[in-house]
Amino acid sequence: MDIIEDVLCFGGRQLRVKHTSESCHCDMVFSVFLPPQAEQGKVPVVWWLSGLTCNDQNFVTKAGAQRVAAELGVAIVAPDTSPRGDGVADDPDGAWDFGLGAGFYVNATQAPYDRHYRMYDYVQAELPALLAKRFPLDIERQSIMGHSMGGHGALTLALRHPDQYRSVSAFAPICVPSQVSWGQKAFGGYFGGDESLWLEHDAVALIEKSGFDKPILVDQGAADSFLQNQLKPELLEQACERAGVALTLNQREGYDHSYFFIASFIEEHFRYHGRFLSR
Ligand SMILES: N[C@@H](CCC(=O)N[C@@H](CS)C(=O)NCC(=O)O)C(=O)O
Repeated sequence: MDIIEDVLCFGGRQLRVKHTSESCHCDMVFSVFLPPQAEQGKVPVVWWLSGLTCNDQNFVTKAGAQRVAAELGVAIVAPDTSPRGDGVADDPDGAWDFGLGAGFYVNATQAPYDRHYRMYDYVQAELPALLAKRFPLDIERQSIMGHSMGGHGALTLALRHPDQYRSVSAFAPICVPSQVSWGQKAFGGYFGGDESLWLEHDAVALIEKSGFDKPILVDQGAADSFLQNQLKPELLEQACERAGVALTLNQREGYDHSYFFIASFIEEHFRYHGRFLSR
């Protein structure tokens, strides 16, 4: 494991780390922000899962979350969005919505993606274990959030591991991947035609099947160009209503899909998670 960047930020350390991933069978880079409180003892962790085309840096450089994380004393871990490197299969046409930068936080079962595209295991199991060993993090206190494809990742991981994550939130999540073209392309490529696997990674299907005993916080820009075709928060809202899940869906007039939207509301999400993460 190599620390390839170490920069002071709001009294904490913004690190970039390169390591060889056992899950993904390749070198991976992730970012971790350690708040000043990490000098004194272990701090809780908020996971940030990014969207299509991102790597570990988009959130770190654009969301402006370090100030509130430093105040609250929480670490932020931002993984990459896919495996990378020579020999990692990409979309056959080099498209931006599948393959590199678009791992969808699943373990692929279909060749040629099944060897490296194991982002689910990487985020849910491998990284927490590595982080607990190498950094002053209290891995018993984790919360998870993400954007777009990463919002899908955050919701599905939290729904499938309710004991691992104390709270979950999302910005503009892909709520029903099995019913929209981004998700259908990804799941078709990573899982093939086995629809039962698709539904295990679909937030709405998971809520319909098993409910959820925690609240969910979602912010959605009303001027997001992907809102109607790819994100469909209204289906999440209906599923939560039917299942009795406490969803707070903040519709933000005029905001788009970008990090300008995320930066505008990130503090609220951190304060929300902070309440679940304080002892
Ligand atoms: N690929 C399209 C859109 C991709 C996109 O909007 N990606 C979102 C996540 S779904 C993102 O966070 N992009 C990186 C950024 O804004 O820093 C483009 O680049 O125009």
